[in-house]
Amino acid sequence: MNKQARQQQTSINSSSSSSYISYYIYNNNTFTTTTTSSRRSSPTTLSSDQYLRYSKMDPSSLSNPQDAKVNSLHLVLDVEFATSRLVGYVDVRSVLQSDSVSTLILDSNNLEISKVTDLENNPINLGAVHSIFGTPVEIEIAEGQRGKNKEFNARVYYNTTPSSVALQWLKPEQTAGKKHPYLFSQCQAIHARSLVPCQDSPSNKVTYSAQITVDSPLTALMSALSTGKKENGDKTVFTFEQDIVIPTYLIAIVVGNLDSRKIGPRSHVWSEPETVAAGEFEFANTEKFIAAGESILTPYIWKKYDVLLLPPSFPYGGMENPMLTFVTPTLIAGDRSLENVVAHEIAHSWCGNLVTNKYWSEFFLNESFTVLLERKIIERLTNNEMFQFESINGFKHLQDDIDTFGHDNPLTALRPNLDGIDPDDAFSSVPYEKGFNLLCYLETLVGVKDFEAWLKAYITKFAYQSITAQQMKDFFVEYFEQLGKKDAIAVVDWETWFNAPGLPHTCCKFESKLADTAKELAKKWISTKGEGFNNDSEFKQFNSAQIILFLDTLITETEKEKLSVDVLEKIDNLYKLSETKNSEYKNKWYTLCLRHGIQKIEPLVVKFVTSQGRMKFTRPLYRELFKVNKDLAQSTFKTHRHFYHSICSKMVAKDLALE
Ligand SMILES: CC/C=C\C/C=C\C[C@@H](O)/C=C/C=C/C=C\[C@@H](O)CCCC(=O)O
Ligand SMILES: [Zn+2]
Repeated sequence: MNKQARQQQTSINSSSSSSYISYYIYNNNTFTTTTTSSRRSSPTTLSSDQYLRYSKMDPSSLSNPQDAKVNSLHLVLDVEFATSRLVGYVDVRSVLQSDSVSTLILDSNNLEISKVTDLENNPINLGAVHSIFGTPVEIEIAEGQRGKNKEFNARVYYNTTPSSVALQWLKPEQTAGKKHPYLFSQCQAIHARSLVPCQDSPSNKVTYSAQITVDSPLTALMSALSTGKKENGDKTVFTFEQDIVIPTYLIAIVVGNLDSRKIGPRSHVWSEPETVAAGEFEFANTEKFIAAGESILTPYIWKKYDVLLLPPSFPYGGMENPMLTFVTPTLIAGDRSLENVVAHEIAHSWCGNLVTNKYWSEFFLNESFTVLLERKIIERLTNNEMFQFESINGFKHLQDDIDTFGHDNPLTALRPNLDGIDPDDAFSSVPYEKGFNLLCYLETLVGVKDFEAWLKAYITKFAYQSITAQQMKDFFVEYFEQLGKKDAIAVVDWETWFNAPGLPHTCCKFESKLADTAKELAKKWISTKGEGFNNDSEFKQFNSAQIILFLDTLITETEKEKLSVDVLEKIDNLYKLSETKNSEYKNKWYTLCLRHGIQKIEPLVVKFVTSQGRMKFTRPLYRELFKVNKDLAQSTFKTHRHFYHSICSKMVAKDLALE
């Protein structure tokens, strides 16, 4: 046997408690497998010492871009609906950062890795499993291949497993068309490692390309340009190219029976044929949003901006996957009233996708700038009133989340310590809204004109990079000192803004007459107990932000002194809230009713939380239901848990004390 023929590679069944290693022996162009339990000395669980050793740069990753920096990935994968697996390999190209580097470490989670090859026949060693961060894949670099600035390339053969968190596999009956299966991914924050072995840290940016084989007539799309489509028997092979560097959490894939409609010069909406017309109508303002973003910041660099309208279990409102934003169907209100989510995802084209948080603990760098730009885009297309109003509603959301987490909870700081913490557990509106308040505060200190010039300079300076909050702060201070505004910005207490838990210590004042009107109507209902209300004349003039604030005000203002069932029924009779199709109104109305013990709302709540899996709605509503009817909440979730994306079912299970 020559050297290549003796090639032995390992595969660890990491999901099994009694791990085994399969040795693949290459002979006569085939691989045979032998299994042993004696060759694996590493423990099955990563100790905290080992975790610290692996995660020394980024606490959310066990990989080592500081030693061997991965620059590109090439994925070659077959999409196997029958086994709910992606099967194939990834070519990983890295550059060694010093002479002493002897290992390339990738993140993986719930993957089965069968072998690693390179020209030098290097061995692979899978590390122990960490329950949150997965299994480090250590690839030894042969002595002859070591050396600063040398390229090191490896091919990792692997398959995903049904436990790969990034992926949700839908059966035909779970789709709108009921005929074809469907697959989609959600990689943010740390789930790309369950789709492909990679350095899954936002500190490291890569380009990627892919060749994806699917059953005909299904279509595959990725967060990349489509570069080809070839029929091959009963299969279709799609190729993709993303040549702009991105963090791995922006790798995305969808496979399904997909149709598209053009909605702008650089945009299509994609979805199952049954829903594409609704998407075409709802997201018709896409180009206006992109153009407004360009007028505020810099030219849009991502060549195209498509929107994918997903099946209802998609766990978020939207996900800013480059070139192909993923959105929930709960945005389909029929009147474009929830289109600000598209403006938000477009804003990520600059904030997050171009300038990226280096660590998840500084997620506010992505989200606060995005919320600010989203609101500036809406402002440019409407008026300042809408900017103010959305900021008021956002602050309410922040108050609710801080109440839920607890005002002293360290996770309510803008820069929480995420060592050993699952980013999904830390997720809240804090990075969005508290971060937005910081930026608004900074804007009031220096003035809108200069602040917007700084925003443009910030994006230009840090484009294509991953940065820290310290870099953002330093650039702000340096920029405004040079502009002669040293005194104006000297008052900023950065330490408190960044690290103190709870609500912002300095609050911006947002004012809107429309908001006042909505609050007044709610307060009038409370003070009069519904006396004198005979029609919906005031309510029917409200825009969606007003309806949300009206309901929010009823919720907060009746915390101590509840309304009677009769008053709530009168509100419902006049405003038809139980009949609404708008997901945001449902969320608020159902919360209000559950908090008032209106039992007849429970079937509607159950219907809503089992017909869509957007965590913004499912998590709080399950929690509310749990408070009033624990059995119903738990049994509903148990019956429907496989409907949800696994990120959502993981979080709801925790919320309902089922873990
Ligand atoms: C402070 C650090 C907290 C978290 C770290 C980062 C990511 C958290 C992870 O759970 C992923 C989040 C993905 C979010 C995607 C889209 C959101 O903007 C949607 C917001 C809610 C909604 O509208 O449904
Ligand atoms: Zn966002």
